[in-house]
Amino acid sequence: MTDSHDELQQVFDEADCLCTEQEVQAAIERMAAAITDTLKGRDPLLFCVMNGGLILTGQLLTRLCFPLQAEYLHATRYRQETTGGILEWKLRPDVDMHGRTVLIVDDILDEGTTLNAIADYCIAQGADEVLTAVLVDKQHDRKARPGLKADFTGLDVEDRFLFGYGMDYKGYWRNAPGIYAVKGL
Ligand SMILES: O=P(O)(O)OC[C@H]1O[C@H](OP(=O)(O)OP(=O)(O)O)[C@H](O)[C@@H]1O
Ligand code: HPA
Repeated sequence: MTDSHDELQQVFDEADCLCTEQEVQAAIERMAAAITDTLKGRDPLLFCVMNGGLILTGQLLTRLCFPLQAEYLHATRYRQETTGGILEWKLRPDVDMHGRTVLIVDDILDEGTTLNAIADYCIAQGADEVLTAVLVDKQHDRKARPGLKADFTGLDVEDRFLFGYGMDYKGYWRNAPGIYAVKGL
């Protein structure tokens, strides 16, 4: 059942702010500089992973001042839940990836199942190389592969259920202007 407006407001009011908007903005600046260093001159094809990757992608794009193509794809495995299930492709990209350097941009690397599956798909579609960028890497030992990391990470964050800057709690609060942890989760 959908939580009421008051319950959703209470989730925000009671949440712990783990990273302020300023901290997130500084992290995005650092990511943009690192991505520019690595990918400038390589004509990359960037994919925003909808829905969570929307805000990071938008805020990165205008800081990446070199020729690139930006597209999107949609894969989901949490839906309205706080634990992940089977990855469902809602929209596979319809772009020729042969020989391209691909950059996948998402909000969070949690267990890493989503990014792994997307990277595998891009390689199977002929991409030469796939790099990944996430705003948040959740710190725990449940990664799909031990030691799994994105190529570009904004912030390491503790093992709580997060929302804000693209991450949702039951479909809400992607718009929260910082990184928050739900009380008790
Ligand atoms: O590393 P993992 O454990 O695979 O989790 C990370 C994925 O989970 C979230 O997506 P979700 O399935 O919630 O869809 P959404 O982007 O629409 O929120 C998030 O945006 C990542 O894509
Ligand atoms: O902590 C999280 N919050 C929101 N979405 C997520 N998808 C994976 N982990 C999370």
